[in-house]
Amino acid sequence: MTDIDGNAVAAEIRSGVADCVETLQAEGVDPALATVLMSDDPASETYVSMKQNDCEEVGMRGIHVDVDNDAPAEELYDTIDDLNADDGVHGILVQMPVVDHVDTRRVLRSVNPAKDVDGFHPENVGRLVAGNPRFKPCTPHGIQRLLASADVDPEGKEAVVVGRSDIVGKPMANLLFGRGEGGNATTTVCHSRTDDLASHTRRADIVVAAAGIPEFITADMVSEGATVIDVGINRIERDGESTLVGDVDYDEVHEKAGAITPVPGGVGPMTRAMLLYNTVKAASEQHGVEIELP
Ligand SMILES: Nc1nc(=O)c2c([nH]1)NC[C@@H]1CN(c3ccc(C(=O)N[C@@H](CCC(=O)O)C(=O)O)cc3)C=[N+]21
Repeated sequence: MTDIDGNAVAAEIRSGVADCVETLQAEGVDPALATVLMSDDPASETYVSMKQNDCEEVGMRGIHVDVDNDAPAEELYDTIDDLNADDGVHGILVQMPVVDHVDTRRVLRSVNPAKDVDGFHPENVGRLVAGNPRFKPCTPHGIQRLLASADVDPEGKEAVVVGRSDIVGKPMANLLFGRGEGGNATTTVCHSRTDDLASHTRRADIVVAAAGIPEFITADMVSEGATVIDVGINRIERDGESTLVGDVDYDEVHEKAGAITPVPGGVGPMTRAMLLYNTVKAASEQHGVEIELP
């Protein structure tokens, strides 16, 4: 029924981040986010430029490094080393996926954990799982904020995460069942190979759809009044036109759900806002300057 407005909540976060940028700058710290792109995925360039625009909006320095897709993998590893060594760079994001001849795991463990604003470094993954996160991964963190904005407290509720990716499904489940604000849910992780998926999702008060399959979650799979969070961003052809759809069949499900996130304008803008959040947090911690995070 109710749309959860990701653009509006993200704008509030950005405004709070802009205040943090000012505080840091007044203390002589000019927070900076570096994005690195070595990818042949057509959407990646758009996403990276959106992230750079976001930096500009909050008054943060944005640095972008393009590594030639045909360059040897070493060039990407060297780029990361240089950014790690640069005290003027506080956050580093290597856009995923990287080209095939690069070892993704090596990339993830190469980023200095203190600058790992994605939260993908094994040390930061370990800290999240241990219940002591340094950087909460941007998409699941953004989803926690969206739930709070809709006055949905997961505590004691049944949450079902559909999808088990390292970027969304796994950290989302950890945050939902973990202790603390936005957690304490009874959490089930399902995926595309779950038998009788609908029997699980129908029991859920909160469904997080992150399987990467267009319109996978249909109305018969959700209970009346459930909160439905759509993480999918799928570009498909429909009626001869290219359109963006989520992992949820929105037209069907929004009649039945209590609250639902649209695509676009739901989770996506929040992912980008929490990246800015993590970057000012990184700058604050690297320089020992206190800020009031939004
Ligand atoms: N190291 C790394 N970190 C990431 O966070 C990361 C990544 N790699 N690789 C790809 C995915 C994807 N992702 C998106 C974030 C925001 C939107 C977004 O803002 N979408 C808008 C508009 C989308 C459009 O119009 O195409 C919306 O949903 O409203 C989309 C996609 C971050 N990712």
